[in-house]
Amino acid sequence: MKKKGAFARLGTYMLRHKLIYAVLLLVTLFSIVLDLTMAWFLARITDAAVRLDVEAFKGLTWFGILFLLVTGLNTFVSAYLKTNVSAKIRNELRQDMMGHTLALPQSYFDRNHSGDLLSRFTNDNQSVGEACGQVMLDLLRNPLLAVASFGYLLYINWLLALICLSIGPLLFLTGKIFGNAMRINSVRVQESMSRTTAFLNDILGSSMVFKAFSMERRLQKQYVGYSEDIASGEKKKARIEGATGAISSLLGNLTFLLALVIAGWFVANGSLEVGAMIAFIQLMNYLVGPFSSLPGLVASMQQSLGAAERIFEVMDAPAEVEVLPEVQTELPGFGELQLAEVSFSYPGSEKQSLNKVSLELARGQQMAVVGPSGGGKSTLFKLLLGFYQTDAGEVAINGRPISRIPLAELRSYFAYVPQESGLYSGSIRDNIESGKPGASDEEIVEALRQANAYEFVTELPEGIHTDIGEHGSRLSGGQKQRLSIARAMLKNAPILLLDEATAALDNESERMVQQAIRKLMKDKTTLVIAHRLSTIQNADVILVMENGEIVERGGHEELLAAEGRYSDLYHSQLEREAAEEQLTTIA
Ligand SMILES: Nc1ncnc2c1ncn2[C@@H]1O[C@H](COP(=O)(O)OP(=O)(O)OP(=O)(O)O)[C@@H](O)[C@H]1O
Repeated sequence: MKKKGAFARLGTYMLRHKLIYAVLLLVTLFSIVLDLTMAWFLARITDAAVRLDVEAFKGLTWFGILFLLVTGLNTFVSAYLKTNVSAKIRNELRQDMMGHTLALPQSYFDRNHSGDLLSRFTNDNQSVGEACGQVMLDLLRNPLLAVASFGYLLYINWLLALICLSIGPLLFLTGKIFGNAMRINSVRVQESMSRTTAFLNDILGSSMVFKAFSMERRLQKQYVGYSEDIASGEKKKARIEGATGAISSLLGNLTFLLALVIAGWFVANGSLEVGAMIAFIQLMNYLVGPFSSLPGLVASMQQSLGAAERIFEVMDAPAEVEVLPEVQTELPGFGELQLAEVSFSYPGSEKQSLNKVSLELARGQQMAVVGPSGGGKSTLFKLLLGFYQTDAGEVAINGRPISRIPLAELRSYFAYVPQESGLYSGSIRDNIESGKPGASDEEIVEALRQANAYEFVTELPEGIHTDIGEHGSRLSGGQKQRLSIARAMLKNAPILLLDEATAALDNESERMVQQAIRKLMKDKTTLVIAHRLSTIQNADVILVMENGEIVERGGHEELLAAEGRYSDLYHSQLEREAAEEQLTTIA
């Protein structure tokens, strides 16, 4: 998308506030009138003083007081409306971006770093807000003020005005050179900030890992690199701004002296009044200012449009749903789930993660999927939940291909218990309630009881209202798993997708979790990814997946008797568990 496109898109947001912009336009034009009035006032009051005209001086003093009040009021309205409109637009952009981000498919999140997205929500949003307020109005005001001042200068003394104007191009050139440098540098700073946000997002979310692996020094060194990069960009910014300021002020002072000398000469030979000379000097300031600040403002605008592009890039990424799905309160009826010759590769990957997978899961059946890591077990779940589309073959529920089932309806068939418990900051109640929005306290408590979680919840200081921290960091692994099970219990969907956690729990915790899982699975159609083969011996069907294919299927006894892949996996796991038990006993 070109910057022009970004500008037009921003324009649609600005148009929603046309009334504020109309008032801002009036206020801005009025501020120019006030500036010119200031020059006129200085001329009049100086002339009154030179002529010792006390009456005129008194009148002008009252005018000056009124003028100051009006100017103050105008400045207040202008500043308030600029900040206000920019905050409104930033707020709308944030909300639209969030709405779209939530509708993006899983493949988008696979491709893009969450830290980069975060930076678009924060840094870029801030930068766009500036463009819609202060920067845009200054871009309008400055040239208008320069033209109006030049008109007034011409009116006072055309020859003097033309002489002074000759310095304008020099000022403009200086501004342009520094403006370009400023723009290039600010893009660099913005990129460094985005990289740093992504890095922080990664490490601050995994404090236990960096502590356990003693990564602190390495991370500190890495962060120092990122931080130095931002600091060096900001140092360069200070140098450029310093140089721009110095040269602008040098040229400004030069213009002032030039105006003073030439206007003084005109006063000396009687062709200009002293008051007009004072007005002239004031107007010169109004003319010089815009020339030097304009390129800097254009650079800021370009930078903000770059930020707008990054925001619209997210909003233009194809979404998987047009409207965010409503939670279906009525549970759908379920007969059977069928996969016919399903093949799938992740977007951008050459490797086939699923290869001609076929299976049938009937109502009330319990199916377990086992197999080595990377075999395709989780991928199977992701396709069922509609996170990705199949490349070939078909997934159907009750004979209906899932590609034709609306996403909200499709997801209402499943209660999902992920390997990582998938809890978020907030209270236990908030987390469990996501299983059934609007659930009563009694329903929440019942789900917690069923999931063997109620006891530990009552021991927490605020019961179900206790905040569990980021991703449930204030709870133990087993407690988190039981809350995740309670959430699925409350959803009570017809098919349970259970990705058994690999993390080892102590015996008591393991027993509680297993008990909760058994209750959850009771009378349900279930598809379980099992890592501990001891837990699935009663499953109706066990599938063994390897390299994206189902290499074996059957009941536990049947597969053991076949002495194939399942039997190997089973015996090697028994040996491992026996060895672990021995180690524990010795310890
Ligand atoms: N988002 C992704 N993009 C590209 N390839 C992926 C992605 N997720 C998984 N894969 C690949 O797909 C294959 C199957 O992965 P999958 O996660 O389904 O295995 P799994 O059987 O669930 O493994 P585990 O038991 O370790 O969880 C692997 O080769 C993996 O590298």
